[in-house]
Amino acid sequence: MAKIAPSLLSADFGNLQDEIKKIENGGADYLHLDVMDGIYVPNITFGPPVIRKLRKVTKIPFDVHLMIDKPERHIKDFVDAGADLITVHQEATTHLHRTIQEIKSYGIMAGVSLNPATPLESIEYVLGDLDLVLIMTVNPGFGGQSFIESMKGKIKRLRRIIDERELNIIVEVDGGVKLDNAKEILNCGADLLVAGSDIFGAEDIEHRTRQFKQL
Ligand SMILES: O=C(CO)[C@@H](O)[C@H](O)COP(=O)(O)O
Ligand SMILES: [Co+2]
Repeated sequence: MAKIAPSLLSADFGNLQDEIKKIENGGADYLHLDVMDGIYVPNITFGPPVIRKLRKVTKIPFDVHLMIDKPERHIKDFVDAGADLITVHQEATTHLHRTIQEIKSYGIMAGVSLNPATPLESIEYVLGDLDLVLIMTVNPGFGGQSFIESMKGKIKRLRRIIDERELNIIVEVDGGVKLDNAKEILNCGADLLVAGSDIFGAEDIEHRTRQFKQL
């Protein structure tokens, strides 16, 4: 069964509690929280205070995707706010190994995300330390962009490496994932799909979440 993490970025920000209830009822596995700082990516979203408030209204695990420069400055703040999984960008932190160890020291899951142009080789020596690798299939910063087709090969290669090394790592795919391309992405080796606009833009958010779960 597909695992699904709806991205709150495309939700109605004036009605977050209701929006989260809908994806919970639809059987979502995680809530994907896109944190953007206007520096690492051009857009600005929200930070720990909003996540801390959301933590009080839902039990769904929080998948926090940090698109911020030097994320090591803020890991503890996001842990305290209620993150269950923190993913940092390989491109945003100089001492990636140290940042991963810090996340893990708080007893939560650690992930690393790669932009479309960043090779898998860049995380070769930290793979064994990771719980999750997030393959970006759009350039980060905005919801509603088109899936970059050449990323399918990257997902397949990552799956092969994980299987060959017998690692226990979740392959998450983020950007341009829709109901009509989701099956193909799962067949490439993805375990966990992020979908923002296709879920929160749907007429019936709960039903659309369930459709993803049934893939
Ligand atoms: O991290 C990001 C964008 O930077 C994503 O999580 C998007 O929010 C996904 O949105 P859709 O492409 O599914 O609309
Ligand atoms: Co994201």
